[in-house]
Amino acid sequence: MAVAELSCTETATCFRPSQLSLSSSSSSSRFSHHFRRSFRPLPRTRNPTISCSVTSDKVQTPTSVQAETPKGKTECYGVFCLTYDLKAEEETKSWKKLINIAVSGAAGMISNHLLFKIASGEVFGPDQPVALKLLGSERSVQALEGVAMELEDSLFPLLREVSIGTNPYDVFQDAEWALLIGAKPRGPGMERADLLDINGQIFAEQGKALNASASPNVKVIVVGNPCNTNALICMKNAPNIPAKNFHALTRLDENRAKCQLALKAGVFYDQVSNMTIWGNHSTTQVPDFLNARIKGLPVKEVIKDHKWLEEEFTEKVQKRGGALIQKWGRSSAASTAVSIVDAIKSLIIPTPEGDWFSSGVYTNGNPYGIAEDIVFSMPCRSKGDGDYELVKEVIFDDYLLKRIKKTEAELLAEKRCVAHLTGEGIGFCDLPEDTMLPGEM
Ligand SMILES: NC(=O)C1=CN([C@@H]2O[C@H](COP(=O)(O)OP(=O)(O)OC[C@H]3O[C@@H](n4cnc5c(N)ncnc54)[C@H](OP(=O)(O)O)[C@@H]3O)[C@@H](O)[C@H]2O)C=CC1
Ligand SMILES: O=C([O-])CC(=O)C(=O)O
Repeated sequence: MAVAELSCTETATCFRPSQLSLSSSSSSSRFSHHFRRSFRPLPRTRNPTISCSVTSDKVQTPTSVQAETPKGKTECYGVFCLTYDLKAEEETKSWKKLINIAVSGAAGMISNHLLFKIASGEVFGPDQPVALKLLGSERSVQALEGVAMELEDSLFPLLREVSIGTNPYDVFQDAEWALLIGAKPRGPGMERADLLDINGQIFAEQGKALNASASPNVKVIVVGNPCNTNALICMKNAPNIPAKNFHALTRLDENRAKCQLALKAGVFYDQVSNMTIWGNHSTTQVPDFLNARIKGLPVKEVIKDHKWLEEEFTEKVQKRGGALIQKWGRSSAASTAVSIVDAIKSLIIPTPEGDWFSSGVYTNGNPYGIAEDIVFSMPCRSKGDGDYELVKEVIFDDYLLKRIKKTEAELLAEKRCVAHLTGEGIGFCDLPEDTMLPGEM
């Protein structure tokens, strides 16, 4: 990559054309794509005036550089509001079409890890330009600006647009991925029914907004807890988006389960495959050691201590979130972000032959006899086209079925509790006593 020397005035953040160079393209077309960065909507008192000079014979200066005209609340800021028309007629063939990724709770801890992974190209690939659409609230609007500033300062070549906002109808416009992370944490003394209601309202509104504004085939990953029921609420409020496109994140649970099995078996964790988490992202979730494999063998053939599998292993995975909170003083953020990346990649990269991954998906004609019309974590496989199919070749025993029944009952109770948010009557909460998030202990 050519190195350009930059000199800038104080009021402008300089854009480095060298950041856009493509290793495979000729020097004449290196910077020849139209490139727009926008960062909305905080009003600024002054317009950025651009005064950057690029001194390198290897690097072309942009053919035109314009600051976006301020327009009310969508006035832009910093490097993301510049428009570069880099010899548009020579548009390079190497870049894929820009994709729009909306993230809620964007100023929260999980997002603080996730956004930088997405912007770096680690998630969607090194030739996939991305636009980040960050949803916050009045609480977080300053913090969101801070996030965007850090994104600016990271000089990610693939990050073409960053916009921030507090209205989901605006932020979700044309989103092809919606990563719904923001949710109120359960505070001391708060009933789970209250949490379901407060967060359910957030996800009902966001479902409506996705329905109205997002790309019709948007893929939605719900992270904010209680994520299964939030995903159900979101889906029910977005009737124009295929129900199959909604996921509740249980990939972190899958990763935790793989780690514990690897530890017990004394193998590296890439040797653990076919790991299903069944049910709810809660302490009733079922990490399935009956179908999982270690070095291609059934787990029970490798780990002979079946009592450990049924008791210690299962409980350790179910309560890993809480154990982590006790150490950290806050819930897992970095590993959650990693698991969101894994969840996305599982949908855009074909699943390795014979393997599968877990995701909380809508039970609409499932082959396992699980109650219909809930969001339940199940084993999935993808061709890498963003879609998935359920895995049929799984076996059940009494232990597994009994555990699945328990987590199913919990999800059915959560569903009754939020009937007012799914358009199915009046909510009635009869949640099982021990219903807890992984982080609650
Ligand atoms: N499924 C999974 O595997 C996991 C899920 N989680 C869940 O992910 C969610 C986000 O976690 P994390 O990023 O660590 O949390 P943070 O507390 O760091 O951020 C959460 C964000 O949620 C937003 N929010 C929305 N509504 C409210 C509200 N009423 N009160 C307070 N904040 C609100 C806030 O953003 P703003 O003000 O901008 O709206 C806040 O920035 C939580 O629900 C957590 O339980 C966590 C780990 C694993
Ligand atoms: O309970 C929480 O907020 C944290 C959580 O989901 C987890 O760590 O799995």
